[in-house]
Amino acid sequence: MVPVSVGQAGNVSGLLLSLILSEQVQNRTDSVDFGPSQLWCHRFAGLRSYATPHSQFFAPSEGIMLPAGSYNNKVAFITGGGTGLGRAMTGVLSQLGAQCVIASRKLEVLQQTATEISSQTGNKVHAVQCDVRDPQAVSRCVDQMVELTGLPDVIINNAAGNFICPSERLSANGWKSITDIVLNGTAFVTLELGKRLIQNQKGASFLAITTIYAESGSGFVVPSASAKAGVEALYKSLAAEWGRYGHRFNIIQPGPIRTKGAFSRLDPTGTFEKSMIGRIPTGRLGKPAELANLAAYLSSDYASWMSGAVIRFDGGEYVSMAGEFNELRKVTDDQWKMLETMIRSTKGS
Ligand SMILES: CCC/C=C/C=C/C(=O)SCCNC(=O)CCNC(=O)[C@H](O)C(C)(C)COP(=O)(O)OP(=O)(O)OC[C@H]1O[C@@H](n2cnc3c(N)ncnc32)[C@H](O)[C@@H]1OP(=O)(O)O
Ligand SMILES: NC(=O)C1=CN([C@@H]2O[C@H](COP(=O)(O)OP(=O)(O)OC[C@H]3O[C@@H](n4cnc5c(N)ncnc54)[C@H](OP(=O)(O)O)[C@@H]3O)[C@@H](O)[C@H]2O)C=CC1
Repeated sequence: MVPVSVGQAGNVSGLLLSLILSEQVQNRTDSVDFGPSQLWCHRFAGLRSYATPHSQFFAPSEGIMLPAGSYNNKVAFITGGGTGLGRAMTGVLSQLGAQCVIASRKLEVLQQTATEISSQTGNKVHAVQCDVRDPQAVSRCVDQMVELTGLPDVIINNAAGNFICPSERLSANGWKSITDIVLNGTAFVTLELGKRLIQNQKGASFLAITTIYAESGSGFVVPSASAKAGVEALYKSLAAEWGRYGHRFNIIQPGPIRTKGAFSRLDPTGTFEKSMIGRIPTGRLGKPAELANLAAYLSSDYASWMSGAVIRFDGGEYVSMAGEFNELRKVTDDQWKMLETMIRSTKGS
């Protein structure tokens, strides 16, 4: 495990070469020092994972946070619950006593997740096929859920689609495919369930999973940024309008958390991960279990006074990217001495 420095290719034209080079180095080393930024790449059973030394201060706690039974007699509906973060949230809610209904397009994936989670927790997880882009399919899915469990207490709008793409390469259908899943899908699920809950005089907690760039916008994921911003406007608006019916609406904006669905579409070569981690003050990616604990809290009765909240959950990445002078983290002590001398020696303006 000898550290190998590979941080030399500094110019844009060297990008491809450095991609290939870092791939080759990663293929033959266990631990790679990326030079001044002090990023480390570990290989565990073929999985690549970077972290900074200071991430030791921010070790994740992945155990379940809420008391056992916090979700007894509750029903939770989670879109995209078969994979990634949706699966992690379903696992935690189920472990806490909820009966869960997970919905997405791929029934086999849902069924496998449902079987695995319910065999671990002893609580029922139901799999319902549903393409959230189709309002009639959403309505049929809710009919099915009513038969299985009754109306839910907790709704988590987590399903999404995304891919990196320069906007000049984006087709109208590419735009539509993302915005239909993210914005229209969330709206169809929320309106269908909201109306039925209101008719039945039953309150519920709605949670939407957006992302940090819903606030800032971001190039190269423009349909996703636009749709997630729309979801946030939808949820903040309904928090104001539907409190009178017993509904709460909250939002989590996650930063990068490794899932196959996200990383295969946003970082297909695996190269951007190290620059992401380099700008995260806590020095590591988030963990699905950490996000799931936050979602479980926000959707629980412990958070009954919480509505209209937007929780950024990103290890500090957003503020780190935003501050004009944050790059000065890279300045060494000796360089600071020099800079301070220069500044102090300035006379007048
Ligand atoms: C790091 C911190 C911030 C992270 C934020 C993360 C946010 C996320 O949302 S991650 C979630 C990622 N998960 C997924 O995307 C899962 C679901 N995704 C999919 O199913 C697909 O990727 C897709 C969204 C494309 C939908 O699949 P579908 O089968 O319905 O669509 P297609 O027929 O394949 O494509 C529809 C049109 O989009 C064009 N397209 C697809 N991929 C690309 C691409 N990589 N680049 C450019 N265009 C693409 C495709 O060509 C179709 O358009 P057209 O050819 O004009 O018909
Ligand atoms: N991982 C990360 O770093 C981050 C993730 N997020 C957000 O977290 C959420 C989960 O993402 P993640 O777990 O990483 O990725 P996944 O790809 O694993 O999750 C996306 C889920 O959405 C479902 N889905 C996609 N299209 C539809 C559709 N038309 N109808 C119903 N379900 C659909 C997919 O299931 P199926 O294919 O079966 O339909 C899949 O289960 C998303 O909202 C994403 O934007 C936000 C910031 C960072």
